[in-house]
Amino acid sequence: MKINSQNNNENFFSEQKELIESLSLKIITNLQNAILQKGNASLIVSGGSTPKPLFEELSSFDIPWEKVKIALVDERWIPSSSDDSNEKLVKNTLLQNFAKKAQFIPMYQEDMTIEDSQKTCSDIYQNELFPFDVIVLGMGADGHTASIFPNNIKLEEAFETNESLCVFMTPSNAPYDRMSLTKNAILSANNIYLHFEGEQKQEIYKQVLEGIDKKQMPIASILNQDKKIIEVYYK
Ligand SMILES: O=C(O)[C@H](O)[C@@H](O)[C@H](O)[C@H](O)COP(=O)(O)O
Repeated sequence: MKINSQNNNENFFSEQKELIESLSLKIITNLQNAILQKGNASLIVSGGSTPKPLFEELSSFDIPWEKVKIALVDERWIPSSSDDSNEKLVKNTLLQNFAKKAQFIPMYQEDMTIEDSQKTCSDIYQNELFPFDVIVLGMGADGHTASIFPNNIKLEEAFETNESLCVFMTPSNAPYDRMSLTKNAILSANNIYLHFEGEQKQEIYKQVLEGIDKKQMPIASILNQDKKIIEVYYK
């Protein structure tokens, strides 16, 4: 049984190159439209290994990047000099070429504990980036998205809270404490993309559409809802 799959636009590709070209064009069009309508745009992206080619492609478009603020969907609580930092990834691959002119809003605060940073994160995202124009999500092989991890003690807060745009979490099966946008913060975005690649993740996606419990695979809270259409780009 498929649950609410009418709310997802599926874009399947057999070649990564075509996926990246198509997805980057959509994102660039969203950013240009936001700039035309209100003079600025926000682009909020995920980390991990999948989005690198997408970031490189996006950076090659000649648009008024100085009017674009770029930030993260989630961050590992480690200094931005670390190779596992999402901030480092974005700076090295997206804030390059034409996109060098964009302004990056960090999620990681080096002088604060993650507990103390949750409210600061929420305030910064509210003041600097809201309303969110474009969010690009990834998905882990355990069904996590952003840094909303399965069967976590803070899962209910991540799913339910409207008081904070950010939530911190300690994953049981992945390294580092993480800061993440909440489910409701993600679903507030005007354009929401999910990008994943590989057969293992295709299998996860299938299980999610068949109705798996969102506590077991948190990406289900994004895909199986009737508030927003999710654009799914996968291969
Ligand atoms: O910081 C992170 O790890 C993420 O933002 C996370 O949600 C990511 O999107 C998935 O874990 C997929 O990661 P891969 O692309 O590396 O498989």
